[in-house]
Amino acid sequence: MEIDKAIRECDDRRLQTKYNNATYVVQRALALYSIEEVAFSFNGGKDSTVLLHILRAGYFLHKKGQNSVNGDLKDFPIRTIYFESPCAFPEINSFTYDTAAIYGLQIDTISLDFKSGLEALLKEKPIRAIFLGVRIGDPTAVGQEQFSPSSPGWPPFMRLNPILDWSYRDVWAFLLTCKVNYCSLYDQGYTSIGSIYDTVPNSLLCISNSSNKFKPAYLLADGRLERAGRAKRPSTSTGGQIPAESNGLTSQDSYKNSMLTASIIAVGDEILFGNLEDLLGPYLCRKLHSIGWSVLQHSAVHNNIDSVAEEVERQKSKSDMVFIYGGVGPLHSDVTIAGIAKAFGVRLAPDEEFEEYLRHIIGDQCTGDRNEMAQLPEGITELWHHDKLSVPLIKCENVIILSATNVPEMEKQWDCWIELAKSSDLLALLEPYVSKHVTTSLSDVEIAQPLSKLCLEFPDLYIGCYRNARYGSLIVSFKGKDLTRIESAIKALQKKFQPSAFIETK
Ligand SMILES: Cc1cc2nc3c(=O)[nH]c(=O)nc-3n(C[C@H](O)[C@H](O)[C@H](O)COP(=O)(O)O)c2cc1C
Ligand SMILES: Nc1ncnc2c1ncn2[C@@H]1O[C@H](COP(=O)(O)OP(=O)(O)OP(=O)(O)O)[C@@H](O)[C@H]1O
Ligand SMILES: [Mg+2]
Repeated sequence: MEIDKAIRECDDRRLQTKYNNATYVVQRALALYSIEEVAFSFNGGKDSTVLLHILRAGYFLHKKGQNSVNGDLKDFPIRTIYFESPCAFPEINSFTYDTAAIYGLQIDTISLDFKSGLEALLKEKPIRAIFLGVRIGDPTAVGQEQFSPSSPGWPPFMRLNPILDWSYRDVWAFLLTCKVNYCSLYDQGYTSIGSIYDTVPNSLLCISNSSNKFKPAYLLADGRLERAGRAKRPSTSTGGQIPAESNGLTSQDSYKNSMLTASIIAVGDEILFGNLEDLLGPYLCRKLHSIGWSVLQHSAVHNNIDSVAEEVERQKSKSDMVFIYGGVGPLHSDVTIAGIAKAFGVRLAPDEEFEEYLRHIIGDQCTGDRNEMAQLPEGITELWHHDKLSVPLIKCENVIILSATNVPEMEKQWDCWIELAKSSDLLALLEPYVSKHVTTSLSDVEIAQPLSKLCLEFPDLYIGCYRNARYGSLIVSFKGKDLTRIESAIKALQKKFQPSAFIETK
């Protein structure tokens, strides 16, 4: 069997382990269910192409175990289902049918949506379990195991996910090692394929100086960004991300003057004990304002999973983006990542790419098979690599985890984050905030009412007051995105008093 041979003869130990595990799942499934009771959900995507060959190999090994085969298998007896859609790429459609013909797949084409199609199929056929090419990292993989019953509300069947633990790199290592055909779109920069309306080539593979030439999918360095070419479905929060322009939903310009909000969470008992002065929060506030974002809240919580989870849960739905720092590392008190996983209702799972980075840094100190620090929230995590950082930044949906412990480190992480976000069009940089400060000798009582009126006249500005000493002069601050509006507000205030009441404007 050519797949089994290609993997056994290659020198990629990791790929061999993944292959052995995946074909083992197939063999266990074929021992549990009869061949009529299983189906293979095939859609011509890269993951289902891997799965096709894993199933062919697993079936071969299953038969070999029963001593009923010793050579190549001509036909593939597992019923194959394809949900055909007019929104599919023609290349995907033709690859699916061509592949079916080459490998003798008995393909059932279903023209209904997934749920109704499965309901009809299960009524008609004795199917009890369906093989899927779902992988950790797919949004739909959250909470799934290799054997996972279908979700409540779906017809009852077992979802079989032999390649659940495969990374993007594993998929490409397999397809290239086995030299099997895959859909031509992957050679044109597509890295994950949905419908023609929500999928564009991955901009991270764009060849510089050319807006429509892309490198092949297997060259994507960070597999966590394989869905960067898939448009976000419109949701209540944008997550601060700009949907791909070509999807027609929106363009960067429409975001330009809109309001994006951030929250900042500091994790650390030491901050709350007053032993440690938190300089990172104010630094982030300044930086966020400089890109035109509004900071809704800056809070500090104890090093406790529930405290982190509660705060993250609150802030992630309130703000477009949440920045969290402190409590990241191997100590007993480093619970930030676990708290984030809890807030999203997902478990922590080993992340091999992250583990490699950590191994590089801590080397020999890393003992045992599994590095606890390499556990990241499952299915929601992206690693953002930058040449200047020894460890990638971690992004869990709209929560950015910063491992900086002082301002220079934070400065570096912020600069890298901005650079990465800008280059991948994942972050909206808005008009920066501008501000002016007016110093006055007026008392609080004198200025209170006119200022309240001014706030009503200029609802687009933040108008605040502070003083450097209880009995010193009062400073009125004006913050907004339009300098002329600020200047008008200052003039309007000055008109209400004698010119001598104002000491300085800057
Ligand atoms: C055979 C099959 C079984 C599925 N079973 C479930 C299920 O049990 N629960 C569920 O929420 N979605 C189920 N789905 C839907 C998928 O999770 C997912 O929405 C779909 O593959 C679209 O993925 P995409 O957004 O990455 O294109 C199933 C899909 C297929 C093809
Ligand atoms: N239209 C469909 N018909 C049959 N199965 C499908 C269909 N869409 C999705 N699936 C099943 O769900 C799995 C996961 O889909 P997903 O889009 O994440 O992966 P893929 O299409 O194989 O690869 P890619 O991530 O590159 O798009 C597929 O491997 C396949 O088993
Ligand atoms: Mg797909």
